[in-house]
Amino acid sequence: MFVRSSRLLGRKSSPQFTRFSTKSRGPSSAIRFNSTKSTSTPPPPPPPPPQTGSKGKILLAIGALAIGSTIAASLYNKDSPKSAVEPVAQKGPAFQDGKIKVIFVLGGPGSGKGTQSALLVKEHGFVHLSAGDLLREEQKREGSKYGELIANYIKEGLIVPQEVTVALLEQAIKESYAKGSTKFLIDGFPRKMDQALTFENQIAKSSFTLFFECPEQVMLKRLLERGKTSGRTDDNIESITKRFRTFIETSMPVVNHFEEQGKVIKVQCDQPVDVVYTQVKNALSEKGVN
Ligand SMILES: Nc1ncnc2c1ncn2[C@@H]1O[C@H](COP(=O)(O)OP(=O)(O)OP(=O)(O)O)[C@@H](O)[C@H]1O
Ligand SMILES: O=c1ccn([C@@H]2O[C@H](COP(=O)(O)O)[C@@H](O)[C@H]2O)c(=O)[nH]1
Repeated sequence: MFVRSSRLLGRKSSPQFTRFSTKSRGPSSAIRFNSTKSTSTPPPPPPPPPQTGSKGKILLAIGALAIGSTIAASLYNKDSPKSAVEPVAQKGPAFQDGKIKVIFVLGGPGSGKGTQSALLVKEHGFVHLSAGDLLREEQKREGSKYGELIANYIKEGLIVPQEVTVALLEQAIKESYAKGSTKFLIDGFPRKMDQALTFENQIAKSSFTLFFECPEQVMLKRLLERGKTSGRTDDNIESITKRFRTFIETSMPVVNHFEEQGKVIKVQCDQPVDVVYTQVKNALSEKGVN
């Protein structure tokens, strides 16, 4: 099963998260959660788009804080006992004791994460959740409070504030779990240390990370080729350069963090798709995933 998109994070007209639905490659489904009427002050305005320069960085930081408090307020409204995600003094991740298996798939932009994940879905029955796809879907969703923000972060090759991405992933995982799925490939996430820590504290510990190593020149060539038809706003040389930089500066520390825990399997990706896939399958089988 491949879940590409999730609707979440409320509508422009409502400060509350009242409606959630998920589209999948299979029959589409919509899940309605309990609606909560807001009695509290309206949330802060949407954060400003990313900008360069120190003023831009300050605005970005304020934006990230604002988005965090907006989402936290929506999710953890004490007056709403029926809120979609209950306010919990959580003692550990929502999914403990191996209830679900989570494999992170990391690698530079264009290293082939999506391609290999799609193959694994076919043969191993994983649910494939691409954080980038979830964000793009939320960006396009009519009425999304965060559409503009997501669009700007993606074009700038920056990491969207974790609250948005973790909430999208959590919702998608819960929806799939409710339908009986327990094996998840989380593609392109976590891209930043805060995401890694929040996900593992709040949702589930990862079993391990598949890390796709690929020379930048190879990734660049692939992305420029993909850009001819993808319609992605970040498959152009300007955005790709920024994405490479973010990958090195912000995402590699996550890989290093899991490597220190002995939880990274490296795959060399500068090879034909089927050769890479053989490596991936061997790696999984070494970890007892068949
Ligand atoms: N082993 C490979 N050899 C040649 N081309 C490949 C290989 N793997 C993927 N590609 C192509 O490279 C492009 C990028 O692949 P893919 O979308 O899987 O990468 P990704 O890591 O998911 O990228 P992003 O993070 O930007 O979404 C696609 O057009 C894909 O068809
Ligand atoms: O956890 C995440 C994952 C992705 N993003 C943003 O999306 C784009 C595209 O991601 P792909 O995985 O290449 O589809 C990425 O450059 C980030 O801007 C994110 O913010 N957080």
